[in-house]
Amino acid sequence: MTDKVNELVSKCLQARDMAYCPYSRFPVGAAILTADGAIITGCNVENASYGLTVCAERTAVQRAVVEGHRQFTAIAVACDIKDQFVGPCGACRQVLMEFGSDWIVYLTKPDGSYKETSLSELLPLAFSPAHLAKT
Ligand SMILES: O=c1ccn([C@H]2C[C@H](O)[C@@H](CO)O2)c(=O)[nH]1
Repeated sequence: MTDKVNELVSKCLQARDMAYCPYSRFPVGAAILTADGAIITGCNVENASYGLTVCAERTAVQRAVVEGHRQFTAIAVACDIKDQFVGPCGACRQVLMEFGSDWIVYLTKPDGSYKETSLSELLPLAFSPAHLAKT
């Protein structure tokens, strides 16, 4: 698993370098590990309207789904902040939750060091698809 985590972390940093962020100048990269071992990346893609900006994590999820993946193990995310580990925004946490609560999340610094956490820790008491089946 450590080799796979290193690959995931390195790919999320590479994806960050592809970010289209002329307005915020805040590049973000994400790399998703699928249950079958594939890695799908995403970066933030901004828009002049601002509100149509899509985060790196959601770009990666959408790409993964298009490529036929719906079962995920982990996601690594990185931005340019060097002195702290930065988590995904609330909207992205909810989008990840759509595909299960078992995600491992690697918060990655620019030097490749990372902190392991989980979606359950980042989004406690979450609303999830299972709730829709309970009414
Ligand atoms: O979890 C996050 C938080 C922010 N951003 C992007 C959106 C915007 O382009 C820039 C500044 O918010 O960072 C992400 O990609 N992921």
